[in-house]
Amino acid sequence: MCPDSPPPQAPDQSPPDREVLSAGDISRALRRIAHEIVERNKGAGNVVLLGIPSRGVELARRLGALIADIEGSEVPVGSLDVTMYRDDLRGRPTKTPHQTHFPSTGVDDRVVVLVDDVLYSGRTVRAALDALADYGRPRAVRLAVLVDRGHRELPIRADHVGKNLPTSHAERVTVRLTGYDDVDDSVTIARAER
Ligand SMILES: O=P(O)(O)OC[C@H]1O[C@H](OP(=O)(O)OP(=O)(O)O)[C@H](O)[C@@H]1O
Ligand SMILES: O=c1cc[nH]c(=O)[nH]1
Repeated sequence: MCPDSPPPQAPDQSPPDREVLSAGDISRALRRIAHEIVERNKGAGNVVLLGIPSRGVELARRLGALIADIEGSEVPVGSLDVTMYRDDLRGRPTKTPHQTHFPSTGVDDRVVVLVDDVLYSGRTVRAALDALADYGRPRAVRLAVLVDRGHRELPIRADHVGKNLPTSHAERVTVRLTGYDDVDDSVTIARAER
């Protein structure tokens, strides 16, 4: 072997990402959740959708469009950044806060549906509840997620779930959404990097 040539690379042993939801699965799950929200609230007249950045915002926008299709009228959609309300700020890499945008209806006396892509420990949702309390007093707060992967650390559950996905702590669920990621929609699962 030439003394200057690089050492041979060990073959990559990590298992590939496994797709657990295709674009079609995601679209069907969101349509079902939109119908659930309308049914549960006997319409959507009082509903406000708030997406949790980052991908929850795109999901809330899609749910808003689906509900508008079903009901024939617009649903207020906004975003709620939770960065500064987290209880694990010190243990996480610093993140730039996203925008919070509230629809002009506000949230007082409304049914707020928080929307996120993945529900795991529940700490993001806890932070969202704290953040929301700074903006008003909804009549009720509900939670819609595309994937519930279990392993809750707090007494939080979702009202609307696209897919319950049994996972181990050693795995990472990745949601990709056209409109945010510039690739086709998918949910994949892989071993988390250590
Ligand atoms: O229930 P939890 O344990 O809080 O985990 C769920 C959260 O984790 C992910 O966000 P992440 O912080 O990775 O940021 P991202 O939305 O920018 O991907 C995901 O989008 C959820 O918001
Ligand atoms: O697997 C996980 C855990 C937290 N957040 C995600 O988006 N995926």
